[in-house]
Amino acid sequence: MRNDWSGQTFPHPPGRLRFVGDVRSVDPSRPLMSMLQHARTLGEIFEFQVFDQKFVFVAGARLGAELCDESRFGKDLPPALTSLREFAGDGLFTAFTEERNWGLAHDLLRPAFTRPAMQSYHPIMVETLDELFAYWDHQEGPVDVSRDMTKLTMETLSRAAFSKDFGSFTSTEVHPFVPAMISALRTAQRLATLDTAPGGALIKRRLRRRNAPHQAYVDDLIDGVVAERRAGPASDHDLLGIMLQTPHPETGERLDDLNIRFQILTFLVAGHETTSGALSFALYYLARHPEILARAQAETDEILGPDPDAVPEFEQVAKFRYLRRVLDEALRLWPTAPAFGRGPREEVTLSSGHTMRPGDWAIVMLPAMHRDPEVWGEDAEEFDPDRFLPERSRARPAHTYKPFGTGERACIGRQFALHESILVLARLLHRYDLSGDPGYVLDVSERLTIMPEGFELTLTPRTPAALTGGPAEDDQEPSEVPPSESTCQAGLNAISQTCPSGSDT
Ligand code: HEM
Repeated sequence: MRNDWSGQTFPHPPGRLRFVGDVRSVDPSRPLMSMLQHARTLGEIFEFQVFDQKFVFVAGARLGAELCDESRFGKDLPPALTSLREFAGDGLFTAFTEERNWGLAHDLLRPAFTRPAMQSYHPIMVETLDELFAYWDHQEGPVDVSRDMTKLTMETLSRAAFSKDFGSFTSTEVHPFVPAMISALRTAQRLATLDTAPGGALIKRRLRRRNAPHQAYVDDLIDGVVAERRAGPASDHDLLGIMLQTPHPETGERLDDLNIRFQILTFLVAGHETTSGALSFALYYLARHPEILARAQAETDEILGPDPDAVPEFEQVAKFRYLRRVLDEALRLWPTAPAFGRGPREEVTLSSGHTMRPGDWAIVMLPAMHRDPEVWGEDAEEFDPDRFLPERSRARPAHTYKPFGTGERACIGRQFALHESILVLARLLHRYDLSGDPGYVLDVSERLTIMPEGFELTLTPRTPAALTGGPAEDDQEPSEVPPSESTCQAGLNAISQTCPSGSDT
């Protein structure tokens, strides 16, 4: 048995079979939903067996917080991430912490997420969003929210990070890179499920063969972008430039070309669907809750004034405090990177009484942890942005809100995602009135990330006369800490040298 936990057992779904284990207890197209369902009855820690692979899931907030203690635990790569290495190699997300390239890339790329770097991405975010608005303004009927948010975040990221324009809103054709990347990524994910299945090796070979042209296209395109930049004048204005030009400040080492390709793929994969899912869930809840939408719109009107086309300055983005709470709450209920793996540095005994030894790993299930009534109350399933009012955030136990992961392997792109998301929500709500289909029932699609599927909105341009006067009085608290139990209390606008990514968010 892999991930044996020295033979210790945990509650598991009913109906386990001798050879296949618990495979019948999971919907293969909705594994996360199946696990969330099981978490309700199986408790804070449970297991799931697929052939000879054991998965241990942590669903309780108290135990999840324990696994976030960096002094005793670190990131571990469960099978889904290990097989993603076929696609993204030792890029930041899929590297083992002890691998040379993780430390090197982490140190080299941190400057790409400091406040000055974020200031340089702001106009790119604005410009790409203008293109989306122009595209919408020429469209008839409702828009497919997840589809368009995904195009937007992919386009923004590729422009900001690699100065590459895929023409998502200006061309009628989909750039072939996008389907090729998705196919290569899906293949890597499917490989993960075949590790222990009988006949898995054969199916894996077939999948790899079928995916080879897609993978080759993606690799060639990126290698071409890198070669072009190497041949041109030196510049460290974006992430790619930093990777090409900057030696490590202490050791003088640089990333090699293969690793640069892996980092580019990593940033595209880790950075765009996560953000578009967050935006889509936030818009879903706004459309569902007219009173919350009204408050959010009042805030945008107060900050941006009477012109529906107004664009916030970089510094203004941090002022949308209510919108930030809306986003935080959407990421509580639906953390779009919904799980991460943790393993102990040395043998430990968990508060559940189980012993965990180096080599054992558990998967922290964020949507379950973020809905644990012990921390979030009996109304944990309700959407209530005011849970993230500063005093309420401060009153919660540490390490119980982790949409961006934890410790040294926490999300390096967190500030990029937050800045982009707030900017998009602010401009979108200021410019349009939203209405959703009241008959729509939330359907969450599961890939590496999660997002609403089939969710449409009708957008009606707002006129200056329709803009409201300003937020309600209770919104005007003087300052707000970041909602998580971050050790960095500087807020969204203090992206920065003082708040390094990888801090305990
Ligand atoms: C709402 C949006 C986002 C969410 C919810 C999110 C979530 C996460 C989480 C949970 C992790 C930790 C995974 C683990 O421990 O296995 C992570 C890591 C990472 N994220 Fe994000 N992310 C988002 C946006 C972004 C963006 C915009 C970028 C790039 C610009 C990015 C790049 C990365 C990278 C490179 C890592 C790996 C860091 C390391 O291990 O050193 N993410 N993210």
